[in-house]
Amino acid sequence: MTASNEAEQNQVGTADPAAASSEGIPLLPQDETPSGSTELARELRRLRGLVAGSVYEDVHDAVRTVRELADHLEAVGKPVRPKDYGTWGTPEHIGANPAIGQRNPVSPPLEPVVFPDATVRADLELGIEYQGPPGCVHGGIVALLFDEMLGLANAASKSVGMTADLRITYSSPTPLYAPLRFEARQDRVEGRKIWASATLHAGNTLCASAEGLFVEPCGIRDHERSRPIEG
Ligand SMILES: CCCCCCCCCCCC(=O)SCCNC(=O)CCNC(=O)[C@H](O)C(C)(C)COP(=O)(O)OP(=O)(O)OC[C@H]1O[C@@H](n2cnc3c(N)ncnc32)[C@H](O)[C@@H]1OP(=O)(O)O
Repeated sequence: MTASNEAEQNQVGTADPAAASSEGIPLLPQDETPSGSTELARELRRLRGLVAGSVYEDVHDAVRTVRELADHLEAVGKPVRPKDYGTWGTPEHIGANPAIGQRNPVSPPLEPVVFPDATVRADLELGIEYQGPPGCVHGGIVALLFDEMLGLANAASKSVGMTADLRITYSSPTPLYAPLRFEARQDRVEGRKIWASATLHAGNTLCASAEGLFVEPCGIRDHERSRPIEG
């Protein structure tokens, strides 16, 4: 495989929907043997849940340990800045994403798969660190994940755009610690305008649905159409 082919393989959203099985195929590069920042982010996700979901009598030692860890990471890390990406959809770019980024402890992360009709699906459970009302997922988190799923559905259909309008109908509370399923698809494209829609179910219960209008930026190049555009 040439370097450019390899780089292309690693792009986000380049999975071929026609090759998808009934289970779908991963839309994002999978880190099968987590290491480095991915592994670190996994442990930090555990910490987020523990800190958000518990009270502790004495955390002085924990604070010192975490502060020392943060000081260490700050000293040894090499920052990855947006101007260094060169293009959208590279692992460096996507890794920081708050919905799908494997090295971002804030992301659940979503692990979307794509089907032959270019529908994008993600199954997940959300814990206490995503809570809004007691026992329920925060509505803003639902909006974040919808925005990402709609963007991914556009990417699966080889078009990208900035979110211009995002409408969400919350039909039923979204439970924490329950299997959730997002499904998104691109509906139509007119010039630079792209419409996409999505649903969120907990079992057979429709929790929320979304409709988004995306606008393709002027001057986008053909080879960038299967890559993400994010704010
Ligand atoms: C590969 C892996 C993937 C991975 C995929 C990852 C997905 C990531 C998803 C996250 C996406 C984001 O968070 S994006 C970040 C959040 N969004 C933003 O920050 C966008 C901020 N807004 C803007 O930058 C701008 O307003 C734009 C780009 C949306 C539009 O500006 P523009 O390019 O100058 O276009 P403009 O001429 O105004 O409008 C073009 C047409 O769209 C219509 N239009 C524009 N805005 C609206 C609107 N809000 N509601 C209705 N219609 C609108 C206009 O009427 C016009 O229609 P007509 O006259 O032609 O009929």
